[in-house]
Amino acid sequence: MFIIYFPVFSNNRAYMSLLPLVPSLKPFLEDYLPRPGSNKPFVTLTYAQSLDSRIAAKPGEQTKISHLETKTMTHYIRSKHDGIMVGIGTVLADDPKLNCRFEADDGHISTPRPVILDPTGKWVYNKSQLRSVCDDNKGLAPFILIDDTVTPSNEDIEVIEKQGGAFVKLPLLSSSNRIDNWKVILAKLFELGIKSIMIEGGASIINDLLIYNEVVDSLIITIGPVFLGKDGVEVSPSKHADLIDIKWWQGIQDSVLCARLT
Ligand SMILES: NC(=O)c1ccc[n+]([C@@H]2O[C@H](COP(=O)([O-])OP(=O)(O)OC[C@H]3O[C@@H](n4cnc5c(N)ncnc54)[C@H](O)[C@@H]3O)[C@@H](O)[C@H]2O)c1
Ligand SMILES: Nc1nc(=O)c(N)c(NC[C@H](O)[C@H](O)[C@H](O)COP(=O)(O)O)[nH]1
Repeated sequence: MFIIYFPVFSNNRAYMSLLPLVPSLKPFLEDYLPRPGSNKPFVTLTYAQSLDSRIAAKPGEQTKISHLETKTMTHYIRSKHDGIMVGIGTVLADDPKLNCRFEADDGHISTPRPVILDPTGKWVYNKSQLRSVCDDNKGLAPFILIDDTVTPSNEDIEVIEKQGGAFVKLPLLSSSNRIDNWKVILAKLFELGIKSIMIEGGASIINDLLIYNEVVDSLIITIGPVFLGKDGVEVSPSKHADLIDIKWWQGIQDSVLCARLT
């Protein structure tokens, strides 16, 4: 786990926006959080969906689905992982911060390393919110996974390396099946010191991983009481997927499912 000690100021809006963690969530989540002892990163697949299994109202759009109390839960889960991964579709839609705003009881914030899956090198890092978050020392610089054939801009390489992140080249575009890439990706992340990773989406990654039980160790899904409709970004794997070790938690507004894939 990467530990960063942030000074906590009462006027720090980024941290003030989180509600306290509901105490029952800690024991509820405990069995689904990373455990040491494997030779690949522990993978937690986690996302928020509507009742009609949508994770955004439209492609390329960010949609708030979860309540503030489960937003705090998401940050608590982030604090338990070495890395947090999203795909380039999510980065372009959400311009995310991908840091951890959850403070442990002793005031420490344990923030994960952002990992962005961007095989064709679409992201302009310099102009992103994450770049500012890192400039302000409120998160770690990303590892950006690109195909071997992609050459990032000199400007992006310079900023990322100065901040402690990296472009990581992998053979991502040569495999005939995207699912085959996961073994390569996870082996590389393990080598880079990421022993646990929380994968937050988006839809294309979730749909692939829901049928890839060798990769996913835990599944944590927040369900918000809303229908986002047919234009929404759907989560639905290409084939039947069964779950085991199922547990439910109910909050003010959302329900949370913890499970494992069979
Ligand atoms: N509600 C939630 O919890 C949640 C979470 C994350 C994202 N989202 C939403 O999801 C939407 C984005 O989803 P999306 O499906 O368009 O994009 P995505 O984030 O899943 O990224 C897709 C891209 O990632 C790359 N990729 C995925 N799997 C790969 C693999 N195995 N190997 C190599 N490259 C791979 C490809 O370039 C692909 O085009 C946005 O609207 C975002 O707001 C919602
Ligand atoms: N838990 C949750 N509830 C939601 O309603 C929602 N839309 C997301 N979306 C997940 C997505 O991966 C990230 O939340 C965004 O990409 C923003 O990330 P930041 O908070 O800026 O770090 N996640």
